[in-house]
Amino acid sequence: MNEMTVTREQREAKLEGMGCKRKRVEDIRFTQGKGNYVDDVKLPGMLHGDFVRSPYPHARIKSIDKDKALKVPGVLAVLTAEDLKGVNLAWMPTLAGDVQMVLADGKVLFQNQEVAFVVATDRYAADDGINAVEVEYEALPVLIDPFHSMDPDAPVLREDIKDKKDGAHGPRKHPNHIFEWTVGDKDLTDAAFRKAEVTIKELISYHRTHPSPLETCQCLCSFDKVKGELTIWGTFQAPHVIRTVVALISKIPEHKIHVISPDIGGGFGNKVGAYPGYICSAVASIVTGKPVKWVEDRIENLTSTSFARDYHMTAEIAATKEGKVTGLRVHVLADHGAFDACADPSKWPAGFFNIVTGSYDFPTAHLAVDGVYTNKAPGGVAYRCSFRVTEAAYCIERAMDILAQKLGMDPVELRLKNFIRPEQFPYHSALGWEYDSGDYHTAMKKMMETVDYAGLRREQAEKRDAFKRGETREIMGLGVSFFTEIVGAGPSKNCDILGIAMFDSCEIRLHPTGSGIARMGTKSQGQGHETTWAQIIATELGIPADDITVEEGNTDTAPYGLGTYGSRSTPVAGAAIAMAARKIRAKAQMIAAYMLEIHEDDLEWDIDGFRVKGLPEKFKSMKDICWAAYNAPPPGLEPGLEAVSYYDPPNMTYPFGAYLCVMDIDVDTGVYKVRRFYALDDCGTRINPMIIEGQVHGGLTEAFAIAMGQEIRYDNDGNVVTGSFMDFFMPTAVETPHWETDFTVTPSPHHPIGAKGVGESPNVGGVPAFSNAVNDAFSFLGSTHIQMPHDFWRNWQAAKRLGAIA
Ligand code: PCD
Ligand SMILES: [Cu+]
Repeated sequence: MNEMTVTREQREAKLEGMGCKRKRVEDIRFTQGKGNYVDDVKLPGMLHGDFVRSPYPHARIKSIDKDKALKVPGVLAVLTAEDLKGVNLAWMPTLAGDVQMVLADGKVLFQNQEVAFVVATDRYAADDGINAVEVEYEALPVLIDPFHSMDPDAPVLREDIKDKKDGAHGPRKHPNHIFEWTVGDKDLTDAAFRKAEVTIKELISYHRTHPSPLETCQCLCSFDKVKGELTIWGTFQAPHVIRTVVALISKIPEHKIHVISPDIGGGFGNKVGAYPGYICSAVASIVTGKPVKWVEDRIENLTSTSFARDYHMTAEIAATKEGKVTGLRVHVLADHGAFDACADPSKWPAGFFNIVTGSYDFPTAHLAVDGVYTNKAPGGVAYRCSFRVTEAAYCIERAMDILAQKLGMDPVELRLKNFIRPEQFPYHSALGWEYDSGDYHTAMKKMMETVDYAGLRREQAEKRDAFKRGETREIMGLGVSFFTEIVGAGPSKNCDILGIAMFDSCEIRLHPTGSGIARMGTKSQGQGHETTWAQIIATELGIPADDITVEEGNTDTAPYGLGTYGSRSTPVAGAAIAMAARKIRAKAQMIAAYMLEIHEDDLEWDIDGFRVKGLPEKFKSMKDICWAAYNAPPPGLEPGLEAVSYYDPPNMTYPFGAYLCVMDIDVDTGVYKVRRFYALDDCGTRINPMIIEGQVHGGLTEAFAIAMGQEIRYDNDGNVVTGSFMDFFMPTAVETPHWETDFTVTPSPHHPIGAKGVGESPNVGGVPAFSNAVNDAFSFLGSTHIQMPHDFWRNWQAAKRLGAIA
């Protein structure tokens, strides 16, 4: 086809650039079972490692006897803390500035803690070896309730630091205290409360849960003695960070460490940190000279790798009688388990929890967070919520509902009254953030109109009357949630991991025939980066997305990046892609000018190439320019067309959304039905609307799981009672409600393509919507707050407590 017969729309459509519902290219291999996951990587002579784990949550280790295990056929080695001490690896640093045992050193601090690592020729032999290791324990008193962690007579958990007065984030008040973190103006906030006409105060707990990706955490380590090089295939959301950490703690030079994240079966924050399995496999490979694989099972994943939440938040709001908020005070008791292994940027011990003022214009606020140790597994990862943002959103969205209830106001009306107004952006929050952009009123009103909010409230009033008359046993709840997310960690001025600034990167190389490759510092775990990153390049460079390969996850070839979590890939790496592409386009313009024998400034970009201003027929496509770049570049200009960008974002991005959940609950059984769920998301410029919809569906499903039942629960003796999918709620298509999605577009003013993150938003907004629906349903019976998760049993208990059941 010649140029003239192809319309602009056709040229644009061919690119499948930004805004196109491009089908996910990675699904071609995934749907055919051709993905390549860690467990698919098999090396000759490969050994298998597995852990002896503690049945006790708190106990002293009197002795470990390996003799019988070493006699089990196939068992080659049994590693204990004593062995790791020889290479200075019995403990490892955590991302939060604490240290963590790799293998139990003298004592165990949580049930299923790693005690010894058995290496054998296959998994079965390793398992037999585990059973043959004899460990003698002496049980110690157990500390499970965080509210008792700082009691004068509480058992001291971390004897290694019991006399340390200062932790990584300042002074400690008790041997089981980790840090206190405060933000905001205390005096001004206290004054606001003294003057307040109306106040509310509630303990709002966000229970412990777990990301539980379908593929558990795993790795394969192979040490080449001759070259002195270590290669690690692993389920890493941040492969470069893992390489740096391994270099720092193993003393193997960083260029001799190769970290490869192949396909990953879901991450959700679970695969950000470093686990004992990685260290033990690496050591075992060095010791045996053979490749060693470690693959967690489900119980191990749920009970020992990083949990999420476990925040106990006491929220107070001060307001006027008319419902204008005047102050916010929040105290958080954060249960970190046995070690502070929170995966947050280094300077943020409670993540970005200070986004807790939410979408509202609080003139003043004060926040204090106390982190404490308990006999539970370490962790504290995002699980689809950036850093402690879901906790913050839940706290404020529940508290706003409680205030509305006290004022006798509709929760939507209260929110509309207190929203940050469009003209206030960029908005400086009382707790220190600068919100980049937002239009909350428009989003909320679109939600109200689409679902007929007023009609739903009328229906609810009728149902309540019918309930009181004894005509129905069903109660109806409307769960409103309006969240502001904070994603895109982050600007080097306040975000680093172990001292490495949280930029991200992209390297684009175009080939002579007009196709190319982009290599990234991010790592998709299912998000679809291979699809969407190519779309950004397609729009920026006029090359069809199908002609761009996207490669992630190999530290030898990818530019250094901080990885994928905290919905940071679009805000940070997405910007790096645009910036790298623009460098290429600038050079392409010089080449086009030379080809067209005209000054660069007389050219304009037009979809897929450069055109001479005012002379539309004089045009050079990017394809022509690519060829010329390798064939006849302008004199004095280097051949080739490639560029790299390391992008340090000037600010975070602040996506937001308006969600509504309509729920019916049968009081006699506690059984709930989600009748309707509407989710409006604003993530700025939308790269791939279909992927966004998929992200929202996934995030809402996880929010549903967490709010309605998913929990890591411990009994008083420290046993995990929800350690498998028999007890840990993992919704299937049967339980999962139908999702209605919608959007508005408020671009980020500082992002080169105006995009904000979206992957986490549905969890951040979804959890309060579900919980507010349950609480709203019960509110007319005199209840102000019912703790999550809202499973049938708890709903039934609430109904009983509130007198709905005789
Ligand atoms: N505006 C816009 C935004 C976005 N997008 C798209 O979407 C996605 C997402 O993004 P973002 O938001 O940026 O994010 P990222 O970074 O990429 O990722 C991350 C996230 O992601 C999510 N999602 C998902 N999916 C899947 N499938 N899988 C997984 O695993 C996951 N995970 C989850 C999580 S949890 Mo964390 O880690 O907790 O912190 S965080 C997170 C991608 O593809 C992109 O491109 C678009 O399109 N547009
Ligand atoms: Cu979080």
